[in-house]
Amino acid sequence: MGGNDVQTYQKDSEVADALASLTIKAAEKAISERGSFTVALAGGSLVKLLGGLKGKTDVDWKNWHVFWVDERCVPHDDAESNYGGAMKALLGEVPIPSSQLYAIDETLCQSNEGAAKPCAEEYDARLKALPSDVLPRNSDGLPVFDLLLLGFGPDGHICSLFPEHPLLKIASPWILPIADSPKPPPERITFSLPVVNAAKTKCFTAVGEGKAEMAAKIIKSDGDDYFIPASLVKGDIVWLLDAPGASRL
Ligand SMILES: O=C(O)[C@H](O)[C@@H](O)[C@H](O)[C@H](O)COP(=O)(O)O
Repeated sequence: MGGNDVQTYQKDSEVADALASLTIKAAEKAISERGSFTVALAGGSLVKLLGGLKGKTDVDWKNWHVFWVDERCVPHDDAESNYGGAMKALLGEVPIPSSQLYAIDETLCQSNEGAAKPCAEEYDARLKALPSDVLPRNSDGLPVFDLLLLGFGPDGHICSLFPEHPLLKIASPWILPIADSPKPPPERITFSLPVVNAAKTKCFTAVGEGKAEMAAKIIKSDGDDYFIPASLVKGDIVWLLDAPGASRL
């Protein structure tokens, strides 16, 4: 299987609702199959859409495990922290055990400079120590996350994998440091491209006119374009767009 399932909605609130339904459905399936659900989140504008999951009842939150596809190497209370943003938008208000929210080790990030390498090594080791009923591996030894909730930049970057960056070609370890991110802050950690592609389902959201042009390019792209990292994502991909985000399709 594989390919794009492109869903267009009128408003951003409907995209948030669709994101919530898709996530809850993926969670129910994973929990019924192996007792846990793994979801990894991007930062940026995706975070606001997570609010669609707030107040949902009948969700087995205690078996959710939440990761970040990329993170800026800053303390959790920094306005740039993806973990901090997700806590405010959703995670602070749902009963997922705190031990199942896999934030970076903020003690390694008191200064952004020099933080990416130790931070990536620590996160990589923590993920690799998880048992396979929580985080299964595929035949290549890569982790198989149930769901990635991804954003993309106007240049087509995903996670902290930027156009033509050498990190795009690095397969190991799972978690990579980047010290020269063109989007600030410069030091971050990111899932590798093979880890992204090993996930069961990848969901992209595109809300607002600003996303329209690149969303159309990514969806229509049929090849391995290292100028557009999002075009390198393969497998089962769900697109959730609002009307302005879909205006160039
Ligand atoms: O931490 C980050 O910077 C993100 O994870 C990043 O990859 C984000 O998803 C895109 O930059 C899109 O961000 P926007 O949706 O805010 O443009």
